[in-house]
Amino acid sequence: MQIALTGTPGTGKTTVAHLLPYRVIDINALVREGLNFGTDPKRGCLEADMDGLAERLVEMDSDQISILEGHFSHHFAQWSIVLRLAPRKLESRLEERGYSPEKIRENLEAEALDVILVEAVEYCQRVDEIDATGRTPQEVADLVAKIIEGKLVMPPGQVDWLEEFFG
Ligand SMILES: Nc1ncnc2c1ncn2[C@@H]1O[C@H](COP(=O)(O)OP(=O)(O)OP(=O)(O)O)[C@@H](O)[C@H]1O
Repeated sequence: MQIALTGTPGTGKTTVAHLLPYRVIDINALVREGLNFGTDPKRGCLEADMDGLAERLVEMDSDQISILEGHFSHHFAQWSIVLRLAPRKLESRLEERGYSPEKIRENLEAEALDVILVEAVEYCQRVDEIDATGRTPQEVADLVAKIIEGKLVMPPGQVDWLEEFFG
């Protein structure tokens, strides 16, 4: 069984995934290792081979729980857990990474407008949403673990960044 841990870049997916007692499948690593069509000239990043990824993930699936980690992992799972982060926090994390102002703006807008959450709701049968703002990675991982163990449900609709971002 594969469960997606998704969210806008910088929300903490990689950090949290590796605190969980499950196998982690890094979708971006699969793309870098060959499941791509080369660099997209407009975006300057690798264009993922979505069909190839879907096939590879079916091959990798088993009865054991695996976490699909990456900002488009929700395309490949029936169940997604979406990490959210207040845009002001996300901005400082992306600045620390040295992202360009355009790339920061694009990601902040996507977070403010719930882009990944909305996609996850569209693609997946079940979606949980965790606001990671003000929580340590371990606190977020504990919530993810409780959700996966069936002890907690965190339905979408808990955050609204519109006022903070556009207000
Ligand atoms: N809950 C948290 N509190 C404070 N810092 C955090 C938290 N979660 C992650 N970070 C830090 O934020 C940065 C981004 O985290 P991480 O790389 O896990 O994000 P990501 O969502 O996997 O990003 P990407 O999609 O680009 O891989 C890292 O420096 C990490 O240490």
